Amino acid sequence: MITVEHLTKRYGPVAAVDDVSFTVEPGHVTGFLGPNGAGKSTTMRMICGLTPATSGSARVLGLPFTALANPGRRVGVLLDAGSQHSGRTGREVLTLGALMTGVDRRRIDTTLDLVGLTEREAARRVGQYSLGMRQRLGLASALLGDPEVLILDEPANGLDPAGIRWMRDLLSDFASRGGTVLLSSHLLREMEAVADRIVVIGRGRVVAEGHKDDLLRQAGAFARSTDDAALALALRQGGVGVEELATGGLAVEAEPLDVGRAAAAAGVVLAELRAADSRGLEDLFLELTADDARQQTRMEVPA
Ligand SMILES: Nc1ncnc2c1ncn2[C@@H]1O[C@H](COP(=O)(O)OP(=O)(O)OP(=O)(O)O)[C@@H](O)[C@H]1O
Repeated sequence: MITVEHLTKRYGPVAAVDDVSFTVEPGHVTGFLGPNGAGKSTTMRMICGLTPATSGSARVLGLPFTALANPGRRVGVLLDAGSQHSGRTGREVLTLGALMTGVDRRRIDTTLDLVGLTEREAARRVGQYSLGMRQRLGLASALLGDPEVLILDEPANGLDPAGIRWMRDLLSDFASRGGTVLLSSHLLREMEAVADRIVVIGRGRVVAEGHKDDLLRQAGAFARSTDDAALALALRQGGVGVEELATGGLAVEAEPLDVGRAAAAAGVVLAELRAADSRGLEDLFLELTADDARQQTRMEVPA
């Protein structure tokens, strides 16, 4: 369990993190989602005791991170995969980690296996690693102490789609065994694939929090019918916002059930009706973080 209460970080007149409160429950993968500069890394660094808070507090497993005895055995942290010593081999990095935390060295092979780094890759210097391999090694370091909590800043950076799926399975499995996972990303699709709960941050403030499915529900519905114009008219007459999509179909600001009812009342035959996909969530995300000038550009969503 991670508890963040009224956490604030000011750099001069700038509030990088502004009165942020949320909890990260065991048994779930919680995504910390926000555009560049929203305050994700600063919040995570404060949770881990690496950046002092201006005010507010953060607790991990009931204590401030710095008050945990041998935190490496209880909390796995990956904040910057790029900062690993480039002159050491992957195995050396893990061996040092094991020595520092008192972990049985046999755990190194188990962990390498867990993150999918081969014997040969582990014998190479980190300086020769791709970004994806560094992320895997960073995850291995985080998992080495068999922790109860994982705090991961942009762990999917540099992973290919198969790597993202692998990470989703690994983190879901960790959470299903009662683990607590907090991971950040500025990529909505990535977050959608990996997290089941989401905390959205924009300009240093939490702007939405909840189960991914509930957030998706708020994002509306997609409908395609035999007469989209008639359906759009019926919905608008009922006070519901509708956008006729260039690619066909309607993006509707209502739940699928309400769209179905409106279609039935208007005598329109539905060909497709579902909760909005990530496009809907993306729109919601942009709306929630729209205050941020950086969000004049669209959120980065890979094709
Ligand atoms: N040491 C610092 N000194 C001054 N300003 C800082 C410092 N660290 C962060 N900031 C500012 O705080 C804000 C939040 O930064 P932070 O790195 O936490 O965002 P982020 O959500 O992690 O972004 P990204 O997705 O780009 O990593 C930004 O405006 C950043 O410029």
